[in-house]
Amino acid sequence: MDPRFLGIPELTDVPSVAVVVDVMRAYTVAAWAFAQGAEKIVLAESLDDARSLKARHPDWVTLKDGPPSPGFDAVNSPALLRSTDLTGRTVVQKTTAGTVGALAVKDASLVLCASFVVAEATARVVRTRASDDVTFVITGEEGRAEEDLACAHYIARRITEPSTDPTDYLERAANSAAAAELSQGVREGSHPDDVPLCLELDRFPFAMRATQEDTLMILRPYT
Ligand SMILES: O=C(O)[C@H](CS(=O)(=O)O)OP(=O)(O)O
Ligand SMILES: [Mg+2]
Repeated sequence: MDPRFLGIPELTDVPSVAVVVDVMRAYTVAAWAFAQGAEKIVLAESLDDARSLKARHPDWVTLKDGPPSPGFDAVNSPALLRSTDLTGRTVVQKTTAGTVGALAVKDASLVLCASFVVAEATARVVRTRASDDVTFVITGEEGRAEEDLACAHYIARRITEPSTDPTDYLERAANSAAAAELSQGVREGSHPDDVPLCLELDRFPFAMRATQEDTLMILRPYT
């Protein structure tokens, strides 16, 4: 396997297998939503799309990054979401980086959304697929977000070397600009436990696969 690591602006072709990485915080939050019972997550194209989905489906749970906002039920924080019962619910998620990255590769034959909390499960799916054409989408900072690069490098290595030591990769993420912003409360809609929760390696046993269903991009747990 010869993986590519590309930022969203660098995606010029349709990858075969795409692993979309957002450690802080979209795909840590998504994993927590499934752990809290959510049935599926709609990855919304825009804030307006999220609001109109909510208008058509009042029981759906809308979630966005940034501060609490009218029309949205939750913020993009794993710590704030972990006590919410989402049993059987549909979540609509719109964030600055993570959801945009998945929508940018929606025509790939396999789209996995990943973070450290689902690292081994994600690596296992790609390993089983045995594809040479694997593109990691580094969603943050136009492909330069250190927490996303560290997680992508770790998953890529773990695909072929399951016993890879995670220590250095987790340390890179812990020292990233995003971790500093979250720890210092610079990012609105956050909680002091967000960074530790984003660094919990293999917290969950499932991967997360996004597929197109009708006109929507839907994320579901995948094993
Ligand atoms: O909610 C987050 O941490 C970020 C916000 S931003 O990219 O720093 O503006 O969104 P995400 O898409 O989860 O990276
Ligand atoms: Mg991010």
